[in-house]
Amino acid sequence: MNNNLIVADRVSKKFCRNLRKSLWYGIQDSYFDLCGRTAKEALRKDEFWANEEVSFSVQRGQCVGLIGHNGAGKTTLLKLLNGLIKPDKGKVQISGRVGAMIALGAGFNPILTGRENVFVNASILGLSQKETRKLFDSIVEFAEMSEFIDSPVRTYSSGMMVRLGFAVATSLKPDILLIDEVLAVGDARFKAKSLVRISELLSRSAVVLVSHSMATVAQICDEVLFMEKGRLVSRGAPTSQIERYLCVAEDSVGTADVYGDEILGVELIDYSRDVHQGGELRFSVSLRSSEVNGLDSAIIGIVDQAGSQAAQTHVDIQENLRSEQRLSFVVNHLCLSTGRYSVNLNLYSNGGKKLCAKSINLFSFNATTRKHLYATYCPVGRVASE
Ligand SMILES: Nc1ncnc2c1ncn2[C@@H]1O[C@H](COP(=O)(O)OP(=O)(O)OP(=O)(O)O)[C@@H](O)[C@H]1O
Repeated sequence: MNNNLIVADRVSKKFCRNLRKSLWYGIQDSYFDLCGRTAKEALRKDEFWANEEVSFSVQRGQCVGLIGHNGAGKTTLLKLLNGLIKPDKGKVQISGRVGAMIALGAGFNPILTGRENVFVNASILGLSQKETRKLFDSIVEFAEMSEFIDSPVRTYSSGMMVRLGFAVATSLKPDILLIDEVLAVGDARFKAKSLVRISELLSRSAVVLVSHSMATVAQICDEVLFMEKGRLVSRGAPTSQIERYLCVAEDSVGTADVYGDEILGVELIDYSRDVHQGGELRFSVSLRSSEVNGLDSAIIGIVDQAGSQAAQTHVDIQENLRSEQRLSFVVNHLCLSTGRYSVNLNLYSNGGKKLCAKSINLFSFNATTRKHLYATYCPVGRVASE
């Protein structure tokens, strides 16, 4: 059995920034194709390499994470692996059946019902009607879609589309599973369930997962490829690559969007870039306040990269403020999954009733979970300490 299921050999793909030129270049390339001539490899005006000389392989049983900042070329690479687009240079070699979730709703016909779409997708992947009928109930059960399976897909919410798409892609026993950021759309419970399903598939499949959630990547991937500007710039163990990604993501302090009273500056105290599990975050803000009665409370929000609130805390401010003042805060016992977070700050007066200043993305920091978790086996009826 061939275990090297994905091989990308110096794969390159170029795109054009200008739509008109891109159409013209497309016609030129098709003409070259028809004449059996190879199209020009060099970049023409307004073209750029969305993927350049990317080489890697993925074995059966391996889950490879693909990380990088927006526009790095991750989705383009997944599309090349899935055969949705052709490389301009290099070769992609795929062995076995591919299950893919690359774009929300991709592969679904919106006017067909969920049921019809399951059968269409399965037949595209080479399953007979009989085989699909056998799997159908388990697909619908996993997607938790029994109520809606006979409604047209255009009426589905994005979360429902992801649930059905993921259930189809993973139930058809793919040798290769390609998943783009779409999982982020599902709710937390479905996301957890999906990660378990991916781990189960790993006994027979090779998985490539694109994600901006470093917690997910750390949890499930055994190797991570880091892309920048279309190139594969490094690869290795998840911790080292995630650290590299987070370092590049290092935002400068002071890019906050501020409303209301003027926040003059932010200072991070004892700042060493990373906040470890259970650690604390100390910062102070200098403020020019027009609030004559002074500010009396603050809400500090910690937001992950997907924009979801990861933690929030309320703080009483005990001093009477002068017009210009420095406020210092300590957030204790931070328990966050590995990843990058930004801090929002709201300041209130009048017994917490009046919002005086609202600062979004005051600064960013990395949370790391360096400590190892230990578990002890505990036979039924006995407690672990016995
Ligand atoms: N069909 C297209 N035509 C022209 N440019 C494109 C096309 N598809 C993608 N691009 C460009 O190629 C580059 C890589 O895009 P891609 O979607 O692969 O990045 P990504 O790493 O997946 O980004 P994100 O994290 O934001 O999803 C971007 O600059 C994008 O604008």
